Formats: sequence, structure tokens, C-alpha cells
Amino acid sequence: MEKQKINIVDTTLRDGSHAVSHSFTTKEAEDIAEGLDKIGVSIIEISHGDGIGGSSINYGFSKVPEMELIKGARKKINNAKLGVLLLPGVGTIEDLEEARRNGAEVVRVATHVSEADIGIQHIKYAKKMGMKAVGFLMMCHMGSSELIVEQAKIFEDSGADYINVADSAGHMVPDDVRERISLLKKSINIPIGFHAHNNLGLAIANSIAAVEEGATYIDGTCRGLGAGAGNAQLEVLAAVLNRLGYDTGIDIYGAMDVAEDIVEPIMQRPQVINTASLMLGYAGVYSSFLLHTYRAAEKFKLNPRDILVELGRRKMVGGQEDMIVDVAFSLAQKKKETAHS
Ligand SMILES: CC[C@H](O)CC(=O)C(=O)O
Ligand SMILES: [Mn+2]
Repeated sequence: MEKQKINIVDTTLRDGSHAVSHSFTTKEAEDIAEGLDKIGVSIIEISHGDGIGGSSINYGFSKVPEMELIKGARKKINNAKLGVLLLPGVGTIEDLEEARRNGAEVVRVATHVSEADIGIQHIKYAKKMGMKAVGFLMMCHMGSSELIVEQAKIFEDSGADYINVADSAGHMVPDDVRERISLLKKSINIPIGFHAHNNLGLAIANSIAAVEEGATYIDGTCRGLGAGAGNAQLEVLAAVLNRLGYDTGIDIYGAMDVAEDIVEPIMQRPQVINTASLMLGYAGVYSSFLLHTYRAAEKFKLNPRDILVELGRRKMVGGQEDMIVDVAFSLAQKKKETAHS
């Protein structure tokens, strides 16, 4: 029997950007893109962690403008497709046009799980420019399977080539993934992808659950480099999928080498599940809030875990990074009041 093909989408140079505070240099982007292209990934995504246009005071400034990184990566890619992420409102149609001119062939239009309608024009415009367009639903743990189907259909009707379900908070367990992907599989006519975060240590297990329910595009990053406790570790993902009999087209030894020789040396901290990243998963908080929370905790002399619990309680979603400081400020005020009472 022919092996099922699984397309591996690498987002080291995009989700990994969160983990290095958006400090990738052109040389690093070139080396990583070249390595990923050689090992056979289907799509190489590169952008500021919060997508094109994300470099800002709210999300953190990029060390090197992302369009320079995109141009650098473009020169090194021969086989994979070059992709970017765009959050409508953070990135604009003009940013997308510029990325296209610089060689991007794929755009993943990312919206909160209940807000696909704000991405319709971006999907349509990308298709008009000849790009592959993907509807990327974030924070899917917050949406029922039925809501996800409804929102995916909005993207499908706009012309999206596939739908990506993202467990942005790394909060899902395999049954959550199975339930959502299986209903989606029965309900839409385009392929399905899955994007995991490892905050509960389930990124690989959840990715496998997605594949078993019919997802054919799976995200990974070298060494797991990404927001929070990171993403599904690409070299592990490829090895596990291979062992399960799927065809990823990935050179597994090559993937190990890219992770070990090119990505690991530029990592700023080990990609581990420490207390704060575990709390992201446990409380269902956006993974990219982690480093912003550390900074706020230091500034207001708080335990990062307390800030994360409060962010989870308030159901903050992607894009609300400014609320981290707000929450930290009010917790610090409360602490002061309690000390004086
Ligand atoms: C802020 C964009 C975000 O990092 C996209 C993503 O990777 C996710 O939702 O997990
Ligand atoms: Mn992510």
C-alpha cells in the first residue's frame, strides 16, 4: 500500500522568532533556510513571530527587518515553498505585496478561532497574486469543533488552499485534537493542517493524533524552537511519522544535523517545559506571551506564574500583549495594598 504523504511545514524562522526575541540575522535565516530546503520540508515559513508587520513596540522589534530575512532565505531555497504568516491588522495587504515581491509563495492568514471573517480579503488577495493561501485558526482550544468547522468554511469559501488548526496555548490533549480534526475532515473539502505547542509535553502526540484523523500538513520547528515550550520538534516529528509508516520526504539525519549544528547554537535558552511554560498550557494562555510575561514579572517583582494565571482567567487572546503589563501592574498594586493593610 502506498504510504500517506504528510507535508512538513517548518516554522523555525517564524514561531522560533518568538523564542529568540525576534533577533534572527540574515546569515542565520539563510543558513537555516538552506538546511531546511535540503532536508525536504514542504514549506519554510519566515516572518516576525507575530507575522509580517509584527515588528513593533507591542510585540517586540525585529533585529533585522523581516523583508531582509525573507530575501536572504529566498536565495537559498530551491525546492521548498517560501511562506509568511500574516495576522490581519498586524500585517497589511501592502506587507503581503512586499513579501510576494521578495519571493514568498505561501501566506498563512492567522485569526483568532472565532474571527476568520477578518481574513477573507487577505486570502482572496493572496490568491489573486498567485500565492498558496492558508486559513490559520489560532487558539483552537477555545473553540468547539462546530465553531472550527464554521470558521474553516469561511476560509474555504474565500479560496483557502488548506485550513490550519493551531493549538496556540499548547492546552489541548490528543482527544481534543481528534474531535476537532475529525469533524473538520468530514465537513470541508480542502486539506487540513495542525500546529502544536509543547507546553503540556504533548506536541508530538497531538500532531500524530491530527495525522491519524486526516491532517496532511503538520508544523514543526528545529529543536522545537518556538513560543512557550516550543513547537513539535521537527526532527522528532519526522522520525516518529517515519516509524509510523508515513511519507514525510524528510531526510531524518539531515534534520538532526540542521537542528544540532545550525539552530541549537543560536538558541538563547533551552527549549524546556519549565513552570511558566507549563502554566501556559495548563491555564490555556497564548504561548507567545511567555517572554513578555517574564519581562513584566521582573519589572513589577512578581512571580510569572501569577501573571499567567490571571491572563488565563481573563481569557486573553493573541494580540493582547499590552494587557500583560496591565495585569502585572494591577497584581503589583494589589500586592502593595495587601502588604499595607
Ligand atoms: C501571534 C501569532 C502566533 O504566534 C501564531 C501561532 O504560531 C500560534 O497561534 O500558535
Ligand atoms: Mn505557534
